[in-house]
Amino acid sequence: MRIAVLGAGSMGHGIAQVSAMAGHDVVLRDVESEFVEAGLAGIRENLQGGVDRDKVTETAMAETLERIEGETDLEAAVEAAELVIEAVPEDMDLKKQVVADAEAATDEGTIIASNTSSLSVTEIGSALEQPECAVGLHFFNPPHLMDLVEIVIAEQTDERTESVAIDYVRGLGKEDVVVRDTAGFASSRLGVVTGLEAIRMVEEGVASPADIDEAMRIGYGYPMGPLELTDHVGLDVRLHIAEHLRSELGERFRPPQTLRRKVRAGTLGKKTGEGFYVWEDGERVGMSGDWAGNA
Ligand SMILES: NC(=O)c1ccc[n+]([C@@H]2O[C@H](COP(=O)([O-])OP(=O)(O)OC[C@H]3O[C@@H](n4cnc5c(N)ncnc54)[C@H](O)[C@@H]3O)[C@@H](O)[C@H]2O)c1
Repeated sequence: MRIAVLGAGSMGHGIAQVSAMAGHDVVLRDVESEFVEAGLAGIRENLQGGVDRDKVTETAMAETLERIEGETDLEAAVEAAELVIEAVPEDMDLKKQVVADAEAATDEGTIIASNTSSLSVTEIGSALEQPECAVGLHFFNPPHLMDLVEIVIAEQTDERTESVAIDYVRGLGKEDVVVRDTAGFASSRLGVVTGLEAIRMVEEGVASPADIDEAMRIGYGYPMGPLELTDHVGLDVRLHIAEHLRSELGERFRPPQTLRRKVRAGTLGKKTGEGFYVWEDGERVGMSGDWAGNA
């Protein structure tokens, strides 16, 4: 299939990579050539990492890179595409504009997918002349390592679009779950609940962040505890999502005061060196606040 990926940032370049690895011809489009180049460099780096770890052969790397073209011109990027996947910043007006412009430059029937993590795919699709071709493809970060893709079915998505989306995701060798277009889909909604409750438990002094995380890691088989994950995602990002879910789904998503306080203080997690843990050179070296000094 010919696929256009719009936005060459964190997600877009990864989506382009996994698509090309599955044998699709991919055009990766961004607004400036330096962003396109950065995306292509990211793909080369990911593939080289795979080669170094014996996960990807030199031949597969070369063939994958051959299937990906960089582009800044929208019309050239989406021309003849059967599937367009937008991965531009999380802004409703921008996404509506991007999908409408893409649709106008493609053939009738081209599937237009959004990688939004929280916005309504139904609303994004409302910007299309053929909203039945809209679908959500919620990849996880980083796309080349994460196995799950949520397929988000908007109010207008038709059966053909759904089945193309499912075939595409399975063809990537990923696992799909099909969810209705509701706030937080399946994964964020449950993930955020656990994260917020873990923060409330720290506030109430139930246990230290490390012990709460260990309980979920060892007791429930989570690959990473909810507080450590919050530090990875970014406390500001978590707060923003919680506020969105609260407005859509109710008070059970009310962000705890500790989360607001830490965001105001600029302790945003791993990226700033401190969240619920203290981080040095990307490694967890201790806990924050009242628990400081404990590993
Ligand atoms: N980062 C994550 O962990 C993650 C996970 C799942 C889903 N998402 C979703 O993926 C989308 C992209 O997120 P990201 O983290 O990759 O963002 P990012 O900021 O890393 O990349 C966005 C890219 O889009 C480009 N862009 C802006 N306007 C454009 C246009 N009109 N046409 C083409 N490109 C344009 C920007 O220049 C930038 O390179 C968002 O909707 C986000 O919610 C992100």
